[in-house]
Amino acid sequence: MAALPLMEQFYTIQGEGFNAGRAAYFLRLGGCDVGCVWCDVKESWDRDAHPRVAVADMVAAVTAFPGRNVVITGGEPLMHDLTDLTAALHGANCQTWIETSGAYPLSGDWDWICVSPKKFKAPLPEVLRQAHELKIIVFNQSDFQWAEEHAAQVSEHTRLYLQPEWSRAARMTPLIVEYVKQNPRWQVSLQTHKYLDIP
Ligand SMILES: C[S@@+](CC[C@H](N)C(=O)[O-])C[C@H]1O[C@@H](n2cnc3c(N)ncnc32)[C@H](O)[C@@H]1O
Ligand SMILES: Nc1nc2[nH]cc(C(=O)O)c2c(=O)[nH]1
Ligand code: SF4
Ligand SMILES: [Mg+2]
Repeated sequence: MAALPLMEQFYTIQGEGFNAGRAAYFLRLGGCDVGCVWCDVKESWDRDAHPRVAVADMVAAVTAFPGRNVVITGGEPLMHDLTDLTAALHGANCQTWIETSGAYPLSGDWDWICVSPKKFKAPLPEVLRQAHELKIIVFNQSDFQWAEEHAAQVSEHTRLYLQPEWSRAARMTPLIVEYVKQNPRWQVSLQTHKYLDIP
């Protein structure tokens, strides 16, 4: 029976990006070696710190709630083979959405792929090409140029988002607003769940 390290699971509202505002069940898998200095979930990094949970038990937990959108996040979820998990979720009529840095090869079958590349471990070109959504975290002014370098590597259909790093949001959000007005292929993404004070 397939099992994966699970840090936490919760039914909430997708706070970020294209699907913001939609009900979704989150499965946060343990394990990440990307090492973002500003990561807002560093407790996820050690995969051995989290219990291994059977895929069937995760699906049962999801389907106890009315929503059928499931976000697989972490940690870096693509450090694991997600083939069995996405197959089981599709078998239960769920939509599979992933939040990934793109640093590892894609496994699993995805209805929505959000790639948020990181300076600390480069994304794989083939993952960038398959992104439905590119979400760049803006920590300082130089990140706009870095965002454009990654936008050049995604498909013409990929939605482009600029999201302020949480601790820098007061300073960076006005710059993002101005950038989007001047470069309207981009959109603003905020971590709306943090403003709503929900998980
Ligand atoms: C915690 S990560 C987990 C998934 C994957 N490891 C990744 O980085 O995409 C989920 C999302 O939160 C974003 N994120 C993490 N820390 C953040 C912060 N301090 N401010 C804004 N966004 C953050 C990431 O860029 C990513 O889009
Ligand atoms: N509500 C809510 N939306 C989110 N979108 C991406 C998240 C993540 O940590 O992957 C996240 C999260 O942690 N909570
Ligand atoms: S890749 Fe994601 S989980 Fe890993 S350190 Fe960066 S933000 Fe955190
Ligand atoms: Mg989060």
